[in-house]
Amino acid sequence: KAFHDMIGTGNPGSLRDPDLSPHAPLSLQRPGKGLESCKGALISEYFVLTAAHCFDIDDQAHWITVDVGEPDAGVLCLARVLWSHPQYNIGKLRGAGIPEFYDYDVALVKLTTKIKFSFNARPICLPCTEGTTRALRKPHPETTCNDHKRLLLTVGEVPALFVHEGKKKLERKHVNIKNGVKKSACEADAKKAPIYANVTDVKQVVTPRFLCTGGIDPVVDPNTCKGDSGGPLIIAKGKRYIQVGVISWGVFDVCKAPSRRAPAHARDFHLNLFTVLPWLRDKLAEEELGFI
Ligand SMILES: CO[C@H]1CCN(Cc2c(C)cc(C)c3[nH]ccc23)[C@H](CO)C1
Repeated sequence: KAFHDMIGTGNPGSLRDPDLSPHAPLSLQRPGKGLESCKGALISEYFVLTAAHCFDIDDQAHWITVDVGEPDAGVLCLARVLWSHPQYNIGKLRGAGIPEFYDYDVALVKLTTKIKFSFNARPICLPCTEGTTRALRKPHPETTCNDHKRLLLTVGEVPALFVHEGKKKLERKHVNIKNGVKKSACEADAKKAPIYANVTDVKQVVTPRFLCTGGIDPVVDPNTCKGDSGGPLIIAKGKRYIQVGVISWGVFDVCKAPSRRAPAHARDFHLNLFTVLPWLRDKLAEEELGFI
């Protein structure tokens, strides 16, 4: 246990830990502008899964570089294609006085080079694929996509984790997905976000696409920072990591606040991958991920 929580000690000289090798920092260099960064997860030899809000409508794929941690890759991997979910539209509710709307906040970045999987670069499992059936130690082909959803997103508090890039090393942040009686309280705290203060019905901004973590009930959950955007929300099954969400937005950016003590209403919202499966299947059809 102790070892597994001391990330990056497994192989000195590298930030990568076998479990964390799908961690893929993305950088976006818009000509003449500053460098923006987000996180992503390696999901196949060519694709990184991230958040759509990491990009602007006119961002070009070739401005994106991805660090998949392949030690002998030398250069960062370049992106060739950028696909944001077609229903993502951050300005959709501006007319209703809601400046940012994060529904369907998911995107796929296709790399120009095929990633050679290794100790430092290994893909994370996606729901409703054969890899996840194996990770769940269930029989194939009897196990269905609904079985995955039932086994992974159980009703109640679901232990999960996300990876935060600390000063020197990657840190595992253990959270609970509020997927039962605590779900509505979790979602209600979205209204504590500055820009959602005058939202009448929280369901306007917390749509069915989100998983909710954070808060202090049943325990104090760590919170995400803006820089964690696009990273995976992970459920660990044995030694395998299954991605069930994409870090989308939070009520409070703990990395920006000097106190860094998050209030009880600090909640985080993650795009639930089970709600965008048709889009994933379509875009990843050639990746031989074995969607079931
Ligand atoms: C609804 O209003 C809020 C939306 C997003 N928030 C920024 C933000 C983004 C964009 C992404 C992730 C992962 C964040 N984790 C914590 C904050 C945070 C700011 C508050 O800081 C305003």
